[in-house]
Amino acid sequence: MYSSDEYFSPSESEVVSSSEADEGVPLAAAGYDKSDGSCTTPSTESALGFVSAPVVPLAGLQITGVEEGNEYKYDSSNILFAYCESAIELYNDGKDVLFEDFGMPQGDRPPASGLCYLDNRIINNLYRCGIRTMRPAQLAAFQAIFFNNPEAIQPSDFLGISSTGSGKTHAFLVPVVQQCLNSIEDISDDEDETSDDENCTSKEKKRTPFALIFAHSNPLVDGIYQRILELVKDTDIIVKKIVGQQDFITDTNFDIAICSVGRFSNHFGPNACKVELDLSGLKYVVLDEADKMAENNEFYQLYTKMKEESTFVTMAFSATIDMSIMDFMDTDNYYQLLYGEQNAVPLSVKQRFCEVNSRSVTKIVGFATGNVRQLKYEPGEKIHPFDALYNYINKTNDMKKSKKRFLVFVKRQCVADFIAQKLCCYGIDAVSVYR
Ligand SMILES: Nc1ncnc2c1ncn2[C@@H]1O[C@H](COP(=O)(O)OP(=O)(O)OP(=O)(O)O)[C@@H](O)[C@H]1O
Repeated sequence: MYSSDEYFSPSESEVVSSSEADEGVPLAAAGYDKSDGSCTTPSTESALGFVSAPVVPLAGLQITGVEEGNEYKYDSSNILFAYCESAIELYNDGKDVLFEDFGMPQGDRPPASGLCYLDNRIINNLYRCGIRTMRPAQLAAFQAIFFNNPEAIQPSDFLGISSTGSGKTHAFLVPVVQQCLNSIEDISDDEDETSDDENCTSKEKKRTPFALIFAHSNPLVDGIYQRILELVKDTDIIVKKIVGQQDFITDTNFDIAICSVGRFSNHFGPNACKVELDLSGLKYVVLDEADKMAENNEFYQLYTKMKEESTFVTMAFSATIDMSIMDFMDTDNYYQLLYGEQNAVPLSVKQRFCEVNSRSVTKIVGFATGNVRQLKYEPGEKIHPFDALYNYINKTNDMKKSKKRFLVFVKRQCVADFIAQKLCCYGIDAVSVYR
């Protein structure tokens, strides 16, 4: 009888997961010294509590070098965040940096770091989603957006290269939502002074898009949309989804839209055939999985046209480095974060490799008789892919003494159907999922 251990020997490549992979990490920021270009590492002894951080123009300066340490943590001295002239001490004696450290003062309770950037509604909404500690990509994006030099003509672009699952989505959603909140509340303050209509809430006032977030597939757009809805709860921010298989939008009265390229081009650019977007007030364009967006020629043309119509900051996020992303960065004025190992599977994902022969014949038999078993493989004979999968599932469930869930990715829909049906036949509950 075949034993699956033969095929998953200890010598196989395996990246061990860390139980800490989902937790935030203690962070520190280093200050960039304008005079000699050196970077100062903050002392962990210095006290928290900077009310405002002096900023220097850092055109063209890249932030690099967040090295991944053991167990998803990293040494703070490896961080070169170069936004501020003097160090912002966030290390806090090794304790995690919380979103509320960036909060606005609540009553007589000022935020620990003295950095009053985040509206308490946003912090509460994050809290409801179980998100409290900040992750490196998030802190870096915050610094880029919030600590930008107020005297600079144009705020800097931001390129965040950070491993899968490191929290890139909130790294752009939180600062963009906060900036949007500032913007609509500024507008409504101005209008309140001039308006006769006191009953008109800021929700009812006409808007033009403040931020557009692009993703390359409809499910990604949906995912981001769900997360932003959680984040804007209790605020007046209007969010739209501009995506295929949905109605065309009927007006441009919104603040933030999550867009797929095809449907967006129905509202903007040479193919516009529906309500045309007014992008004159656009302030942020975010590219999620920017490497994929960079492959899309249609998007590049739309982006170029957007640049002609408005002046906005581009934030691009990706887990992999691809030089074509640079087409979307203002290379004279951008910040870059590199965090974790690029172009690699995250530490929290275990990898096992098994050599298979898809031309061989399966040796799992007994469906008709109900006596399911596997016939013996000859030494050196490569296993059939279905047998490898079947064995792996059974072996894992036996080891864990419970039924685990597995995701199996294949290229074609018919293969997904076939594998799911076959697994069901052999007593493993399975469904095929596709669009
Ligand atoms: N600061 C945080 N604390 C705890 N959980 C967080 C934090 N930030 C994000 N998360 C959660 O971590 C998970 C992964 O985040 P997210 O999907 O944003 O990662 P990602 O870097 O965008 O991954 P991908 O490269 O796959 O798009 C999500 O469930 C998210 O809610």
